[in-house]
Amino acid sequence: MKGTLFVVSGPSGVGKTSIISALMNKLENIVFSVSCTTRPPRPGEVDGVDYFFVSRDKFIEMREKGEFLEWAEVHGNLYGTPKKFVLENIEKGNRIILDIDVQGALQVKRNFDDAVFIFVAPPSYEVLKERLLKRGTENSQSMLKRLENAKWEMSKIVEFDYLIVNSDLEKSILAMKSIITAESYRTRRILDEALIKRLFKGVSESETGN
Ligand SMILES: Nc1nc2c(ncn2[C@@H]2O[C@H](COP(=O)(O)OP(=O)(O)O)[C@@H](O)[C@H]2O)c(=O)[nH]1
Ligand SMILES: Nc1ncnc2c1ncn2[C@@H]1O[C@H](COP(=O)(O)OP(=O)(O)O)[C@@H](O)[C@H]1O
Repeated sequence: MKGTLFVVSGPSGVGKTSIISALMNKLENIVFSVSCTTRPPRPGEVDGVDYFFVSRDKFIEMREKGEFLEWAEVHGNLYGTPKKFVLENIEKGNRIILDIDVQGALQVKRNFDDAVFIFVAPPSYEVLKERLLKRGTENSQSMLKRLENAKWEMSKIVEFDYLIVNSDLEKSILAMKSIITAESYRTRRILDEALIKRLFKGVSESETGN
């Protein structure tokens, strides 16, 4: 069975990282796709864990070599999903989580018709503002960019398969876990000739009427 791509998008500060990181040790066969970015690391962020922090020149070189599955410029920085990691994990049958912006999600949608798209929305614009302020990672210019971009991102919700309004963090974690779990029971993902034969092993043709 091939793996599945789960694409998680939503405005900056809505809680995507919080939800995803809480889930990573709650599910099996799940991996997080670490993106490359030209954004400088925030205090506490670790290279290779949160992101691969690269220079703009390096990013452009990688992009030209076709190393990204998708990429986008977000709030003035470049972000891209390393292609090799994702393709290898699809082959291994893993569930791969991508935390990427809406532009990137729409690119993935054009190339992976089997991927699952999840949008995380804030309960209100005011709450989003509060969360960004409280996180304390942005200066006022960067805050404004993020809030402005949020309006455009919210207008693309209809492109997504699932919508989680992140009011209560624990409930949102449970919602994301349920979505990921339910997707692995889809017949189109798991049903093939071999499975049908195995399920009906030992049943004679006369019993099935064939
Ligand atoms: N297209 C794309 N977007 C990404 C990628 N990695 C992260 N992002 C998005 O870039 C935006 C900014 O991320 P970040 O700088 O970590 O800020 P934060 O969202 O406020 O924590 C978010 O919407 C991320 O989902 C990527 O590989 N590709
Ligand atoms: N449901 C929630 N209620 C209150 N605060 C939250 C909730 N979800 C996340 N947060 C907080 O909001 C801030 C932004 O969350 P984060 O996960 O960094 O968002 P994103 O990855 O979408 O940018 C963090 O300080 C986080 O602790």
